[in-house]
Amino acid sequence: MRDDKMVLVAFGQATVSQTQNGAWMHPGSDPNVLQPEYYINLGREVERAGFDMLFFDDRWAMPGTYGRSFRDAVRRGTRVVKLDLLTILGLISAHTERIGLGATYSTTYFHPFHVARAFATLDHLSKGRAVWNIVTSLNQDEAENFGTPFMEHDSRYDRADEFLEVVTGLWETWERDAFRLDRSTGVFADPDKVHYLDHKGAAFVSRGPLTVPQPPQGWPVLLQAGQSGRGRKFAARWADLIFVVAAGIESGQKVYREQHTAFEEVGRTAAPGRILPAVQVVVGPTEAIAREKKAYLDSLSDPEEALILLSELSGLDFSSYDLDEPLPADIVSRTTGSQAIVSSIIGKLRANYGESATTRDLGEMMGSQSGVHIIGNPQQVADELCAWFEGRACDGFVIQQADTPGSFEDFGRYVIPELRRRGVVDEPPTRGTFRDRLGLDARAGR
Ligand SMILES: Cc1cc2nc3c(=O)[nH]c(=O)nc-3n(C[C@H](O)[C@H](O)[C@H](O)COP(=O)(O)O)c2cc1C
Repeated sequence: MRDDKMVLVAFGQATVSQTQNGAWMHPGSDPNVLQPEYYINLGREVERAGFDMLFFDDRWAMPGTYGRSFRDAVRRGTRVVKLDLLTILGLISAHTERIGLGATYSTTYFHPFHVARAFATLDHLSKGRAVWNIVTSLNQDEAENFGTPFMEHDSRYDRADEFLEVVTGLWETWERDAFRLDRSTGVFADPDKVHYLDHKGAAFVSRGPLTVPQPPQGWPVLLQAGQSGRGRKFAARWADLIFVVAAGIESGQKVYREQHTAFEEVGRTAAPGRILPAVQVVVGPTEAIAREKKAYLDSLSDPEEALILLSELSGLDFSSYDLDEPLPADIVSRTTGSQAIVSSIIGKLRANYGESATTRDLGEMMGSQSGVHIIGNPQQVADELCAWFEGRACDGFVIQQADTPGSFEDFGRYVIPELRRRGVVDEPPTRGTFRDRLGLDARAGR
């Protein structure tokens, strides 16, 4: 039995779930997605359920690759509304006390000074609970919204490395004890402990100092989900938490070993980042009820919507392939977006539907069983999660939402008590910053 504990992250989207297509039509989904109460309630539910963290993903464009138009996506609500995450997390932080608060920001389209300041602010206002999901952004539509050419994959990561040097450097332009607010001496802050950064690099120039004192966590917690070789190398250098996709326990173990090799290569062996595969859980008091719930969720899903999402992720227009013809054999290498994720999806498709699987098969599979789905009663779900954890296929999980907040409520009601009983999850600690509570490496140097 391991002596560390599972990290549990609730994977949200602002506004509705696109990890389970059509879930916004489910009666367990709160329809008030443009109201503050929706997010306040979601944050409170996730905290009450016993998760360690609430995370929101993001993209900066509507899906427009499928049929080269946004119309199908808008009609179905396929990732077309994405509210600004730091505004939402500011709101949630005022109504929660313990959970980590994760937002996705891009190193390709933003400036490091802006990102350093935004997350330092959230870290202060949340008393040390800010988490940044670092993405390099993967599609053409986003580039068009920012008016820049779509950068090649590895050069996006080179830029991201420099971006992180600037952001973390800016967080340290204020030494930990520089901010005094000492009325007796009239010293607001110690000028000897505030510094220029003077960064001049290939992609960025930033003088500093930051206009926010050092965040309570030193560096807010860094999260990354790179799946390519270059992505794993980047994650090894920077990430405290790493999201991965793995089709099953064996592929999870392989990804886990590869990421640990990458940690060894950069010398981060004492407190390496924690590795968290994304899974969807449908749980009920009995297996039959859980299966009924899953069947109902699947009935809301539309195979074409899955193809819209996959077009966005891959950069390939799946509307241009005949629905009943086999997919091209070289479909993975045609991908301009995330090759690693598309390769895992196509691998699963061919394993289930054979080598001549069609576009229609792909849509159907993606609509109901993309990624890892764990369905069952509380004991069955806990058995599966523990097998991954004890088998060193992961250090915890990113639990993807379906109906919201219904699926997080179910996880808190049925699964977390069972995981506590088995000793792999503790009663949530309340003291210290989020970084301290997860036992993550202290990263700030001064
Ligand atoms: C659980 C999970 C969440 C992710 N969230 C986002 C996101 O919010 N925005 C985004 O642009 N990419 C997101 N990604 C994609 C990754 O950032 C990354 O681009 C992708 O995994 C491909 O990795 P690679 O660029 O190393 O090939 C996510 C990936 C995973 C596995």
